[in-house]
Amino acid sequence: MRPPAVHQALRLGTRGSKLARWQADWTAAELRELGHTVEIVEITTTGDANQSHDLGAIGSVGLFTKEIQRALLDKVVDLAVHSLKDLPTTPVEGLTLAAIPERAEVNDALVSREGAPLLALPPDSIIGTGSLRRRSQLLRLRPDFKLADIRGNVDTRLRKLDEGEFDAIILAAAGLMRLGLAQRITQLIPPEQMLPAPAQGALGLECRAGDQRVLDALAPLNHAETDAAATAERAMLARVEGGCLAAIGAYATVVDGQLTLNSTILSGDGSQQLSATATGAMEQAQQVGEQAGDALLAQGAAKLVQERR
Ligand SMILES: NCc1[nH]cc(CCC(=O)O)c1CC(=O)O
Repeated sequence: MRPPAVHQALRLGTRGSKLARWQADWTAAELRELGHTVEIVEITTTGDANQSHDLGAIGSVGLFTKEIQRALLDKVVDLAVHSLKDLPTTPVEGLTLAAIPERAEVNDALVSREGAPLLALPPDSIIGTGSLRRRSQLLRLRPDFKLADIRGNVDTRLRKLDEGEFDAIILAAAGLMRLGLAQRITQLIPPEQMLPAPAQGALGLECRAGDQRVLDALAPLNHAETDAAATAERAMLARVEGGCLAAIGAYATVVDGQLTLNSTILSGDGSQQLSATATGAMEQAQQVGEQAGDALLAQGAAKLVQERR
């Protein structure tokens, strides 16, 4: 049975990139299926306006999410769809994460020009990635790799690969799959070789705290297992205060209500790596994440985060 249609449109804020639009369209379709009227509002973020700049130089925390959160607070939109891995863990007064839908593919994907998987790439291959997390883990696996920075949206990155600028690039598999580019994936990199970013592949649906109409509309889109996994991964990140610039990986899974979180933090050159695993009931996701974070801190994680500042 469908609830009665909500006549006042839910205004959904999103970035304008193809991937963001896909995620917004997916969320809008889910809400319309539930009988809601949805209007999509595109918002330009600092991150989108600065594609050519080195994100490290302008500081990248919240670069893709701040303006959308501002629009929520200003009541320009009623809900926001974020890639959850881009959403800072620091809570924003007046806003709340209302739902985390079921996660898509969590792993990173290797796209190589000649079709070789990661460990079979020729010596000294040039790998394109702008992410410290990917760089550090790659160097640990293959110290011979030459790492090169790469910027721009998914299409731009694939074009640069095809033009021969790199031998391979690494992207979140979820992004490629959502854009209908799954056939470009050479290899899904197993988490044993590369732990994904906290909340990679998951969406975060945010609204104003206490906006009951929107909270009620979004509640059915929450996926309990994904919520628990992403909550644990993000709690670990918050605990070590890594932000999105540190080389931090995390991946939690839920089996029969039991949550298992694997987490890691590396030095920039991959020469040092700390790892921690924590488990608990999925209802204890926050504590499981904090426990893993504390275990990393006890091993000296703060020093590795500091190194990046
Ligand atoms: N930081 C950019 C970003 N934010 C979300 C995704 C992909 C989708 C996802 O991980 O949810 C990407 C691209 C990438 O890392 O390759």
